[in-house]
Amino acid sequence: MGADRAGPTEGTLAVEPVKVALLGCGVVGTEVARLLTTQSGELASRVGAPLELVGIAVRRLGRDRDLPVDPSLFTTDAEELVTRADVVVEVIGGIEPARSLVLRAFAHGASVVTANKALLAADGPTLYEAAAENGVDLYYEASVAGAIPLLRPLKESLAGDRVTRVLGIVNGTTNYVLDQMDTTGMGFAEAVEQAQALGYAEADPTADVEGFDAAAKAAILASLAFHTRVSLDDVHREGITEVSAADVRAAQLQGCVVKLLAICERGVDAAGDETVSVRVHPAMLPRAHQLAGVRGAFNAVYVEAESAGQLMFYGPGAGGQPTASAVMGDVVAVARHKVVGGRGPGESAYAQLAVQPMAETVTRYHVRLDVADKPGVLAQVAGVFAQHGVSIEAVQQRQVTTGDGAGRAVLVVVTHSATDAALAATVEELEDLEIVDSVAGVLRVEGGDA
Ligand SMILES: NC(=O)C1=CN([C@@H]2O[C@H](COP(=O)(O)OP(=O)(O)OC[C@H]3O[C@@H](n4cnc5c(N)ncnc54)[C@H](O)[C@@H]3O)[C@@H](O)[C@H]2O)C=CC1
Ligand SMILES: N[C@@H](CC=O)C(=O)O
Ligand code: NA
Repeated sequence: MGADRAGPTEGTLAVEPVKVALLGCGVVGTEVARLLTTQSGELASRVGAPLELVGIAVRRLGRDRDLPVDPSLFTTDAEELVTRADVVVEVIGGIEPARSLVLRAFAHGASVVTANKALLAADGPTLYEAAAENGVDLYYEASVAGAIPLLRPLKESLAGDRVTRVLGIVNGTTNYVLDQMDTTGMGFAEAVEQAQALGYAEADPTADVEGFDAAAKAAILASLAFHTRVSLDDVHREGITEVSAADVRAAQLQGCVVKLLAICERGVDAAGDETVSVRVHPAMLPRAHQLAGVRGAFNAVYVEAESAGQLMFYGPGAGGQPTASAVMGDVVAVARHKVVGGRGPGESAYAQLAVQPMAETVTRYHVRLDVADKPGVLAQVAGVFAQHGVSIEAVQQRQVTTGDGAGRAVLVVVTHSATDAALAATVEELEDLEIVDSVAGVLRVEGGDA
């Protein structure tokens, strides 16, 4: 970390400091505390007043934290701490006590900066309303795609445009795991352990690998993009725990890579009313697609808007330092409001579009079947797809050598666009066919048009 530099406008600073309380001193909190301390001169110049760190709430005192801060700032009494701050930075994570502490901070007139997507996706509207009632800010840039400036561009820069689609990789841990499986052949468990050690994973990595973290982020993105309240329960969620080494190899054979995608897009229901579709699931992407080249814990998000066209946001999506960068950007913004008055834009949920059921969502599929290798098999399988109105784009067959000498084969069917309901019904019927040993893998195929 570089030495602190005094800013150019130091002589014009407000005399009263803006008091900042930090809740949580883990992976992200440690880096926030470091930046608040080591960059205080420049931060003061940008805010127009000094930022005074008035306390750091931790679970246990007495740990050696290797931080250049006065040890007397550490406290286990977060409830008391939030009552004496102008700006509260919440990086504890989880729902409680984070939620109560944020509401308590608002009630005492403090603005809040949080990285907590789980809390925002679970109970965002309560928090936005409480912030508005108390005339304070709630900023959360770090909650989606770590360091990447994405939420403020959606909320402010694109406020005059009409966003039609947001498609991206928004979880660093799962991208790291899938990337390791693809490029080194590493096992799932070992890759998750590495992501934890690097500070990318949530306190409980289940939130990452089961897709909860990405789903929370998708809910936040869809809410902002479509001016509609979307909560975690509205998001169709599938994680990467079912993605096998065989799936990764099958994707490689197709010239594809498997990624966990968050997809938020406008649609239209049977009555012609506009809807939004919000989903998180693993999908095959052609290697030539820009998202396919996103490696390690990096994130990348496409935003498509009617006038702007296609925009791409790319950068570090996890880790202490990158996330602290986004937190600090918000701290400077809300602290400025404390100095000059006013608040930033609050929640915009005027559109209130209905959320489309996953069964109606349309995409392409890659279906891998273990079948008997004998005449008529292909026709029988194709017949089941046809019966459910799922049109086939390509079929590949590979013979498999078995110990018992029985003729078996792997059949790969790639479909044209079909609804999730039609594909599910097709798979169910395929599983009942005598000539099908198993439906070995089903992956959605995305990225034909981006
Ligand atoms: N690590 C990352 O890459 C990113 C994390 N985030 C979010 O940032 C938040 C923090 O994440 P991390 O720093 O990675 O987690 P962490 O688990 O490393 O840190 C959380 C800290 O809060 C402390 N804590 C828990 N309950 C407390 C309480 N009642 N009072 C005071 N301290 C308490 C824990 O002891 C721990 O040190 C979470 O909401 C997470 O989702 C967001 C973007 C990226
Ligand atoms: N656990 C998250 C951290 C950032 O939000 C991830 O892996 O992306
Ligand atoms: Na961000």
